[in-house]
Amino acid sequence: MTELSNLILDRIRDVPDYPKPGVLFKDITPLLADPVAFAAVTDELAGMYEVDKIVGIEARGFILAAPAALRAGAGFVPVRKKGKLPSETLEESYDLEYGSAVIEVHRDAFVPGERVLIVDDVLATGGTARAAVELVRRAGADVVALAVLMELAFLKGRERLTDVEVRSLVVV
Ligand SMILES: O=P(O)(O)OC[C@H]1O[C@H](OP(=O)(O)OP(=O)(O)O)[C@H](O)[C@@H]1O
Ligand SMILES: Nc1ncnc2[nH]cnc12
Repeated sequence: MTELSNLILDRIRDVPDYPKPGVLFKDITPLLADPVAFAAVTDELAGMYEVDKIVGIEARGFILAAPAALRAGAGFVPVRKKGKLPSETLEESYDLEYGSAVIEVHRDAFVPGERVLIVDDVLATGGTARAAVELVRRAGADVVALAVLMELAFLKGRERLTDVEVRSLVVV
């Protein structure tokens, strides 16, 4: 176990039965409130790959992806829940651990072939990440990897992402 993974595990709070009975919610707000932990995580994400753009998935993905993009000297691209992006979009529907949703990206968010890292906080069932990978590819970019702060291995999200490099800072 590395120092960074110990720090992350120490700063993520388990909240039982949120947002639904039976879900153990991984709350990253204690980590975000600690400037040392927050900087360590965003530095780690920023240093993983040479990319043109870092994509963040609304909403918690934004919090990690935007500072990582700045630190990496990459552009930031938001993947948003349906209805929030103002220009022409591509969309994907998906199921996640506790519901279902539709996400979108601007059609012109990438120059064709741009190298992209997708960032989110939690990989659970992989529904969200799968949809984000599809969207970014449909928009013409090259998905170099998906990086998450925490992977919930028992939900087997990785099995839906066998065609993508997946990096998790911690696996539980
Ligand atoms: O692997 P999955 O089962 O798809 O779940 C993972 C997703 O669920 C959470 O997002 P949520 O939709 O709750 O949005 P939020 O970031 O706005 O809280 C989390 O931030 C991931 O995006
Ligand atoms: N258990 C969980 N905790 C936090 N975010 C999640 N997204 C999907 N499942 C989650």
